[in-house]
Amino acid sequence: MKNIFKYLKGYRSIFLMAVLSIVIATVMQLATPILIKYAIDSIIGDEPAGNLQFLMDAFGKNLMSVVWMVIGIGLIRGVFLFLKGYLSNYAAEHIAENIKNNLYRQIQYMSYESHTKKETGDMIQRCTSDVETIRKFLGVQIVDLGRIIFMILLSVVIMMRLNLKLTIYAIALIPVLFAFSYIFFTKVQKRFKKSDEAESVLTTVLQENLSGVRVVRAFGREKYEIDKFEKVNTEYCKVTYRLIEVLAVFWSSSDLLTLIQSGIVLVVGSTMVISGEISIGTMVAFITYESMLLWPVKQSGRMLSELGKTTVSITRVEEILNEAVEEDQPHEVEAQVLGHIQFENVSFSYPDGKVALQNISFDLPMGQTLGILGSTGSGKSTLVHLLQRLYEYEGSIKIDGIELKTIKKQWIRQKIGLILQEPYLYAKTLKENIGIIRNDFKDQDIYMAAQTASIHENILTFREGYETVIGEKGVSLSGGQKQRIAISRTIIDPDKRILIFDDSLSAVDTETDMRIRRALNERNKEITTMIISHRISTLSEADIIIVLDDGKIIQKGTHRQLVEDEGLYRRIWDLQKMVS
Ligand SMILES: Nc1ncnc2c1ncn2[C@@H]1O[C@H](COP(=O)(O)OP(=O)(O)OP(=O)(O)O)[C@@H](O)[C@H]1O
Repeated sequence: MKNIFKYLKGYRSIFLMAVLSIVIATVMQLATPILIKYAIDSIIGDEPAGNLQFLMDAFGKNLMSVVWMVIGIGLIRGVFLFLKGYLSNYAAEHIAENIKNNLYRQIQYMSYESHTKKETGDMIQRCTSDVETIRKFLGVQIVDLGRIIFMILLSVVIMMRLNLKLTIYAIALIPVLFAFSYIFFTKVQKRFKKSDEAESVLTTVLQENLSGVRVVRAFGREKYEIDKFEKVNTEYCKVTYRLIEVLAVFWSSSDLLTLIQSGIVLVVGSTMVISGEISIGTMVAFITYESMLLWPVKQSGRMLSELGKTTVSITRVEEILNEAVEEDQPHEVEAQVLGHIQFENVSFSYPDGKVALQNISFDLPMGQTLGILGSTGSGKSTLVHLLQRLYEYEGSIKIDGIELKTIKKQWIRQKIGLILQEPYLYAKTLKENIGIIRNDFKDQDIYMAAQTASIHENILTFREGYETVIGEKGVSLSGGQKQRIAISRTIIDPDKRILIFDDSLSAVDTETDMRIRRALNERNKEITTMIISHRISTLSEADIIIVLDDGKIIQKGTHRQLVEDEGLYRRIWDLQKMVS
């Protein structure tokens, strides 16, 4: 509950006005049975008007005056109900907007390690349906809480003033109903959590299937995917059904209890009317108040269950909001980056204990190229991740003599252009994709970058040229074309002092690969480059080449030196020569 109130910050006065509106609307609702009692007992009958004598003095025994008053009260109630709905929903919408913005901001700055542990579907679920649950609770339920408390208190006070004995009978089962609601609340919370979790698994399966549609088709995995989806869907259905079962038991049992409670008032009230203890008007007013009282008591159960659901959603949202973010430390600086990279005895293990790099040392002067060769899982990508400060390392990495740990993360990443083997492209035009990092690139900049990446001529062959919209993740482009668009969008940025090709030339043919590397070299000789590749021809012109095996450097040198050594490099070279 404390957490929920935290979210009201900034909108408390609006919520207060909404609560005030609902209180006025409730007072209007509670006034109606008194008027009806007055009409039955004092206008139709001859009982004294009591507190309502002023109405008798003003309008006499006029039934129509009561009708107009009831209509007037109804109208005022309607206006305040509208105000309540408008105000609370206005505040709830804005609160939900703020939560979503905060979540999105948090996701942007969350550490890379946290990202790798999360499932996309679950994250989407937390940012959408969980926020929606919170919004609904704030927009509808929270103000109703004020209404429920006020309605119960006021109707009991009025009933007590009408007749104390009948009031005791009228509230006899209320504690049972409350207790029942409380037990239900504790039971339902776990089931809501299970249902929420099952829904997020379902979203993840769907999201993975849609993202991996190519793989599914290529491996003929449709049947497997359908079975997988059906399994999680059945599980979701099962846990939701269990939730519905509890809900159904609650609603029908609480209906039974309220029916018994109304029956008690009816039987005891009628006996009291017959014995002349109360008037018919009092009896009618009691029945009306009883129904007004039972509704909020029953609602309190629903309120509690919604509160349970909202608490789960808030916990899920807060789990993301409380994740560690990458923050600049006071000792970190925006150092000048020219591109001289030095690794000295760098070692790194992943949080799960997997040793990925051991004692890596090399010196790469500004403007030179480092080639990295190594088998799958030998630590090539990890090395690049360390340079981008995605993880903390042991040993020393220096950029232009400054320890990498003392350079701001955002800053160093701006200076490093990383091109991945399977780049993510946006469902936008080719031009927008190439110029995605800034809005102020001129057409000429975009064409030049595309020319360097050897994709310009290709783009011109498309019917819409640079305006061609590519499908989600660039489905309509070939692997090599996607890689070259990714190269263009990285090299267009004049701020990049270091370029890293993480196997990102793998899908282009050897000739184009060479053309791209030559064009890059001509474009800017001062850029330091790191090329990860399994193809020796891609690495052969590098100034230094390192060969990684199981996280260690096993060979280092130029192409010329390495082909003369008996070693892994030479063996791969011989193999690739034979194949080509
Ligand atoms: N997030 C992670 N958590 C734990 N272990 C990881 C993680 N990422 C990679 N690894 C492990 O670290 C080792 C090095 O991985 P890395 O991705 O650097 O290899 P690689 O040489 O780039 O391989 P490839 O050529 O297949 O891309 C591998 O054994 C891999 O399983």
